[in-house]
Amino acid sequence: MAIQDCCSQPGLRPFDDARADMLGQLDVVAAAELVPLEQALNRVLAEAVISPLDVPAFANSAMDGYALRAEDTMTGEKLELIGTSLAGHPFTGRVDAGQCVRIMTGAALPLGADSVVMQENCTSEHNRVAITGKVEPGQHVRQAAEDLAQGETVFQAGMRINARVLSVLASLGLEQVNVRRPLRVALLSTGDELRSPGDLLAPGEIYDSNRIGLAAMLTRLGVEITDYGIIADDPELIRKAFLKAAASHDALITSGGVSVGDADHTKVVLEDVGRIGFWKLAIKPGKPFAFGHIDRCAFFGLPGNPVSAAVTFHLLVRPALATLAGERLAPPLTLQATALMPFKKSPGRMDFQRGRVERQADGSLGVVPAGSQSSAVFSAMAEANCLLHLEQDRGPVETGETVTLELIDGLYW
Ligand SMILES: Nc1nc2c(c(=O)[nH]1)N[C@H]1C(S)=C(S)[C@@H](COP(=O)(O)OP(=O)(O)OC[C@H]3O[C@@H](n4cnc5c(N)ncnc54)[C@H](O)[C@@H]3O)O[C@H]1N2
Ligand code: MOO
Repeated sequence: MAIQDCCSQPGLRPFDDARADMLGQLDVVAAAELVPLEQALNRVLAEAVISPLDVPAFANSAMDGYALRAEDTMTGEKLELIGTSLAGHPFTGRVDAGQCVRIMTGAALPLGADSVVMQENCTSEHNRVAITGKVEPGQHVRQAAEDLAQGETVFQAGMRINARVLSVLASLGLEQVNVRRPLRVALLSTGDELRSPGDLLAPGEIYDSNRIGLAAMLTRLGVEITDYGIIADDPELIRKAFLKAAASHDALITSGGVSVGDADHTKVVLEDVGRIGFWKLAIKPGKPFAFGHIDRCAFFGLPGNPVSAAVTFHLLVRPALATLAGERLAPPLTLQATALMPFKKSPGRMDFQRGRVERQADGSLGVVPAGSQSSAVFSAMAEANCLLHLEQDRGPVETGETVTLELIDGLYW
């Protein structure tokens, strides 16, 4: 019989169920605003973008060479060169039978021409051009609207604007774009033991590493952060900080104090000043994660253990912020890999172990643990390039088994 996870308890909420419940309790809160394209990076589209024009707006050449009628090349006769079409300076005449026009990449295809021959396949002398080889009608021509057609929906509302999206918006000639305002997120750490990097540590104290890591992830997500620093393990101070932050933010993210210790006040204060959506999930790391609201402000109580804080941010806070921001977030792309070493696992909680996945000599993907799986050992998190998704009820992973994972390299963390 499989050994039950020592730290799980009956009644812990399964991950998928809790996540869906949480997202169901959240609405879009970020209002729409028009911003210049230069300020639109990382913002979320508030409405669909419909193309105001054809891209490209005119048929043009994909090569430097000669524009001509494909049928005129069947006989092998030389063609009469009648002009030049440069990018930005179209040839204004017409290509008739037996004629051609010198053309550069991006230049408009002259009227009458239907194809382009690259100059490497042509010889030109005294305004007579000889073509070698066969010419297919339409070759090396970029047709009008080949990329996007006027009236076409280019992006749906909810798209996050990255550098690629930004370039497409610019190709449509848009000067401004209708986006959601950035979310306002308050961040704080709780714990008497916490000091800021640079401070001297007294016995029993540690550096606050969660807040700077969480702030970095939030920055990459384009939110406006208010940093409330470190709050001592004093219910009254925590209460005041929660109420102050909740009054002017869309979301409040805390770390620490959500478990059941004598100095764990976060969840108790949340119950007092707001309402709890849920607390305690069947996940590892991150079991005591708390979700709720203080008035209209969404509340995310991350566990203090650094790995638990980072992983629950990714699994739960990231999709929640997407909902608040009106962003359509695709589920993480998961891959299958072969375990090259055993992974310890007890039934009871879904386990997001930190791994390093690499391409093997035979082309397959192999994964090993990225180091200690303790939720207090963050250095392994920094080594990891993937999170394994190990099902709640399964036991250990043997070498050679296929496991599911998601890549974390290149994300906001
Ligand atoms: N009797 C039980 N004890 C614990 C349980 C349980 O179910 N029953 N759950 C364990 C699990 S799982 C976790 S995760 C932790 C979470 O505890 P808290 O959220 O209450 O966090 P703290 O006790 O405040 O801190 C835990 C750990 O993390 C360090 N920490 C806290 N904040 C920071 C920070 N900002 N930067 C770096 N490190 C931080 C803190 O010093 C502690 O070592 O509870 C277990 N206990
Ligand atoms: O198992 Mo706790 O959930 O993150 O250390």
